[in-house]
Amino acid sequence: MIQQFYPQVPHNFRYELNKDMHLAAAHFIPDSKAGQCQHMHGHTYFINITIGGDQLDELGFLINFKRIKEIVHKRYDHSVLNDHPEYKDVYPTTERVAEQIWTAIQKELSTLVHQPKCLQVVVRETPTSYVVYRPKPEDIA
Ligand SMILES: Nc1nc2c(c(=O)[nH]1)N=C([C@H](O)[C@H](O)COP(=O)(O)OP(=O)(O)OP(=O)(O)O)CN2
Ligand SMILES: [Zn+2]
Repeated sequence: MIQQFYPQVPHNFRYELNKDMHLAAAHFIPDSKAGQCQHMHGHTYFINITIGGDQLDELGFLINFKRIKEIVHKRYDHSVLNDHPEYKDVYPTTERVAEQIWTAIQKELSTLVHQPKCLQVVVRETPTSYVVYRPKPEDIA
């Protein structure tokens, strides 16, 4: 059972899919203002991804749950987030991690004819800290 609190995202889509996953990754925020976080350390990230849509594919899926996990987990599990090219110019803060996950998922959804949308990404970095990323309407128009 993944420990998670689920913020609701308002929408009018007929279907809403949620995928939970967790992954282990290390990171550091290389700025003295980040205090202890400037040193490499690890987290078990708990992630929830919300996808909405009005139409399903031929299997009756908005998107296969397994594909969502593949996009995120395969890329980041047991890695150092700072080593990924998307964090070359920005630090892998929880906010940026949530944003990058949204970008990767929405890129995949945009290739599907029935056009589901990624409505929300929740990333919990510690038992007491998490971020919710939601696109602006124009990002999923
Ligand atoms: N806005 C952000 N603030 C901080 C981030 C972040 O990504 N966005 N990250 C960190 C550190 O990486 C740290 O791992 C997490 O910090 P924090 O939640 O403060 O960790 P604690 O377990 O010490 O929390 P307590 O509630 O005090 O036990 C820091 N800030
Ligand atoms: Zn951290």
